[in-house]
Amino acid sequence: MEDIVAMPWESIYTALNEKGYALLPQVLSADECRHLSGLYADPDLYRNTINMQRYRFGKGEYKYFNYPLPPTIQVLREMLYTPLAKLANAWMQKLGMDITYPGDHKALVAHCHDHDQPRPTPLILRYEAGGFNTLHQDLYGAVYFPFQVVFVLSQAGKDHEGGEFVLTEQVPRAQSKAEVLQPNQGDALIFTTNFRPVKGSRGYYRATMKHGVSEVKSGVRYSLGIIFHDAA
Ligand SMILES: O=C(O)CCC(=O)C(=O)O
Ligand SMILES: [Fe+2]
Repeated sequence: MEDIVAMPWESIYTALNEKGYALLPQVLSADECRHLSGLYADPDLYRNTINMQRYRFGKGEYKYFNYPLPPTIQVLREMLYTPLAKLANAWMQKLGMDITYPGDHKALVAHCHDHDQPRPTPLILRYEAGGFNTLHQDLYGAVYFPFQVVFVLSQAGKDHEGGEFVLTEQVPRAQSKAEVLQPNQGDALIFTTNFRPVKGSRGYYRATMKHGVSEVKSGVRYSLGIIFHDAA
């Protein structure tokens, strides 16, 4: 795993401010990605398995980890949180929202647990050919953190074709704009969970963002989602 603290956070903040997402190349090695996608088969690690078709979330399957999280995921969740909390607080301030996120992740988890959100949210997703993930937001209760991170654990063009990451942004009184991204294996894609602040003539307003995955055309695509708030 690359040193998260040493990442170019100022330019990451700029990307998040301007686009609502930032791509950090090569945070995990191919070996680390293979190890993590290999965890998919271990039934002891998960609290819940979701068949996406059953809920009409798309087509594919995902599993929510139980506590304790696998060490790599626990470390990534804690290390990515702290620099993002700084920007989260700046966003809440811009939007005039009375929310302050604590500087360390343990305190956010404690806050979630105090608000009846005790269940861990990191997950691994698996899509075969024909699989997809409909546009959605990962809000699991009143307490939410405005950023989340996804790692595509497979290599596009080799392990799978298609399966692009899709982000949409909807500003008030307009239709949605889409961005289509195809991260490489091991890249970290940071994006906003709910909305991002956009500067208007009378201060900042909220642009709602959703994400999903386009249809996987062949092969198998695994991804790891790191959501910082816990679930009800
Ligand atoms: O498979 C993906 O890239 C998207 C996963 C997802 O929706 C998430 O991590 O929240
Ligand atoms: Fe999601």
